[in-house]
Amino acid sequence: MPHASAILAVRDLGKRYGTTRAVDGVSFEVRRNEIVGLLGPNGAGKTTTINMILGVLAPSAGEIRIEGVDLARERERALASTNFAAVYAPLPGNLTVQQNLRCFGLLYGVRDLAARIEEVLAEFDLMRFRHTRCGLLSSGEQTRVALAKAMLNRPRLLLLDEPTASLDPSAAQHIRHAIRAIASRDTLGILWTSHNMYEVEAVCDRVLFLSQGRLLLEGDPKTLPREHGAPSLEALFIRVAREPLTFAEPMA
Ligand SMILES: Nc1ncnc2c1ncn2[C@@H]1O[C@H](COP(=O)(O)OP(=O)(O)OP(=O)(O)O)[C@@H](O)[C@H]1O
Repeated sequence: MPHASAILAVRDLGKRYGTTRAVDGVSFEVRRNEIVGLLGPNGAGKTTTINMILGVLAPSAGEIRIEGVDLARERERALASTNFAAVYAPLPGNLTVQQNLRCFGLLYGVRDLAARIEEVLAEFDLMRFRHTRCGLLSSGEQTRVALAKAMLNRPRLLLLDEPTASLDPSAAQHIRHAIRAIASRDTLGILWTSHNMYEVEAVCDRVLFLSQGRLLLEGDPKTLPREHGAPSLEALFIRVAREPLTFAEPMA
């Protein structure tokens, strides 16, 4: 049974491409007010997992529940409380910030959209860019617009695929603070992928290590390295990536 505060519950999730098991029997939860890091080397199955949770890809096996709603059976209801931001999915660059927020707000069916747009513009410090075309903004500014768009429908589950990739350290820190503030204030859960272990340690309450489609380790990023005799999260990551079989015992 999922924990009572689980926003996302994934059970025995699998995805095959021919003979490739991109995701293989993965189970985990994301709870309210929690930021969970989804880690793993290139090709581990992170994007495939996220795309299944977003309903973009159909799983070959397993179950995904968002706030208890089965995604396979009640797709629209499950996805109504979900949103997503990723650097590889930029907003249309020929539309202004305000036009983009309006288009997505209409797509999501946001009530009192004009007022909600003002709220997210203020929250992500975007007032002065409202009439600027998104394509003209810097990477950091575009990330803030992507987050503003992702918060428009007040999601309970927020999926962030490398939200700070391509940002300078100062812009990345601003984004991390903004996301931490959202997670502690709103009753939402966040699933976050990143290859930056410093960032993961600073932001995530819990991490999941995927390798070759399987979930090998799970725990607190601050204590997990010590528990496995590694000097840092980065050193642990490298070990899990290079020697996955050492960690392949079934998890308790
Ligand atoms: N459409 C597809 N057809 C065949 N194989 C695929 C397809 N999509 C992904 N794969 C394979 O599934 C595995 C997992 O890929 P996925 O993109 O989920 O990894 P990832 O952890 O997100 O990697 P990265 O960190 O590089 O983004 C890889 O071996 C990849 O080659």
